[in-house]
Amino acid sequence: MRVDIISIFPEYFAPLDVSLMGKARERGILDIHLHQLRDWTHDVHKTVDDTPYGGGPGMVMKPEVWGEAVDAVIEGGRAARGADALPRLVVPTPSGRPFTQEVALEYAEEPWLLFAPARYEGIDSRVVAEYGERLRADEVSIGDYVLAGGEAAVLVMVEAVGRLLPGVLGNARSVADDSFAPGAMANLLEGPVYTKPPVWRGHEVPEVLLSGHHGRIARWRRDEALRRTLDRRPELVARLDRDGLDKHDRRV
Ligand SMILES: COc1ccc2nc(C(=O)O)sc2c1
Repeated sequence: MRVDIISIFPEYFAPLDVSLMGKARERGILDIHLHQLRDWTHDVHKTVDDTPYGGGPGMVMKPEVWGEAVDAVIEGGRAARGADALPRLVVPTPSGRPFTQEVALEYAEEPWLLFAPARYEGIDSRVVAEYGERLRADEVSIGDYVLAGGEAAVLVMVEAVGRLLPGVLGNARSVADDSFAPGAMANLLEGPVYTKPPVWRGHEVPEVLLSGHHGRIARWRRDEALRRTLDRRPELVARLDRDGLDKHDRRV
């Protein structure tokens, strides 16, 4: 997967050089290209923003600069991926549709993502309109809070998507057992996890996990996932369709 990120703070993405994402890049599974938005300005101050039409607080990012940057990055990617290749454009914004595990799985199927994190009050809305005419352009939010800019959201999304790519996680089952993963764990939070020692400061590991009885362990884990979800995210349990709850679940 190719990932292009255009930002006025490309240094913000240094964390993508370490840990899982760093290894995925070294192994060629993830091909990340960072771009400084100000490289596409033409004034001495490298201006990327201006006052909002209609008045109001803050500044809006200029469409001309973003347009030149996105065009150039697409051309650059096409040199590597073919003359007709197009990325999926992802613009983080508090007003976007929720970024969920389902969206992460969808993005993990894309060969090329282009992230456009904004600062200030956001990017002139004509940019998404312009590119939405010829490629898939999404406005997404990672949560119901407002960040100082889209860069942190891009870091979150690149990690959530990157870890789903084949070969990135050592144990493929880890993805299947994720909270929110499709299948048996869909809409359920992961339950508690334990490792050695069996007793730590008087806290014992639940006996069932030491039993070696895989059926009982699987049942216990499901019960704990359901219990935790009911306690912390009751609205997710409502999403569990009738098939998602088995006869044992009703007693949790
Ligand atoms: C100005 O650009 C921003 C500002 C806040 C913000 N918050 C996001 C979120 O997903 O919560 S994306 C995003 C982009």
